[in-house]
Amino acid sequence: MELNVRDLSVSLGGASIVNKISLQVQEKKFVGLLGPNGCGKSTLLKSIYKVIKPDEGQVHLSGTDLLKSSPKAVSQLMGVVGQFNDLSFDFTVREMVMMGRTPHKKLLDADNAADFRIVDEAIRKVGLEAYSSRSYLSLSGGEKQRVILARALAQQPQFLVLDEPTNHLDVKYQLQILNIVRSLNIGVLAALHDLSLAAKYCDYLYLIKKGKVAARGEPKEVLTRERIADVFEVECEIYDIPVTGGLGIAYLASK
Ligand SMILES: Nc1ncnc2c1ncn2[C@@H]1O[C@H](COP(=O)(O)OP(=O)(O)OP(=O)(O)O)[C@@H](O)[C@H]1O
Repeated sequence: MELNVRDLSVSLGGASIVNKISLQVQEKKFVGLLGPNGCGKSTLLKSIYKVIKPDEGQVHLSGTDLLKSSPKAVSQLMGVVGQFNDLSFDFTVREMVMMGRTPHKKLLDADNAADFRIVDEAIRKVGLEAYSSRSYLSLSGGEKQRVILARALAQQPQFLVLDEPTNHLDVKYQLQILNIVRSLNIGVLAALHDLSLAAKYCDYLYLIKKGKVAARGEPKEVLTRERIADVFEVECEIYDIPVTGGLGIAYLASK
């Protein structure tokens, strides 16, 4: 599925937060959204997954006009891992992941063998088999994050939106989560803070500054020392990592 966002604008509390942003995620591509705290990444993502109503603009997922579709119809296509995932009520890990099946059910449909198989597979993928019966609220931040990803996997989405999915995770699980997401072979739009990880995993990047697209392109085109200095106000050097062939970023100081 292909995501097309056109001229999306959002204002909150009287201030313009997202200003005529257009972006595209082509079929099966992993696209990263980068930018400093408060530049509007989450607001943009929330208006794509219908938590915030934009002032204007269009959002299409292949043939579906998301802004005109019901939340249920959108959740049959799109999985979301948001930035904050706290709950007031407690559920077990398995119950949380089972919620990912809800978009595919009718009211009062019972969970069936296929649901249990899909849920178990999602829990296995994120390495939480031993935690299935644990209370969600008792988990660490990183474990919670993996449960939320498992819930999105159980949804069997055709497109994934992630808001800082590696938040709270140690380096092993940062890599694990991004490897899982890549291996799904579906379109992904993810807000990320770690520029080196974004360079390693993303096919294409959008760099956001004050609610506008400051740059877009492949990681090597976007992540230059000039752009990082301009957008993040940090001096750095960019280098090729000899062992991996990836892009290294050495931060020097803030401006
Ligand atoms: N309801 C609101 N009313 C007024 N301003 C808001 C509201 N919600 C968010 N904002 C402001 O909008 C701006 C963008 O917030 P957003 O959460 O989209 O940023 P972000 O790029 O995701 O940042 P971070 O990297 O810190 O998560 C921030 O300055 C924030 O304070």
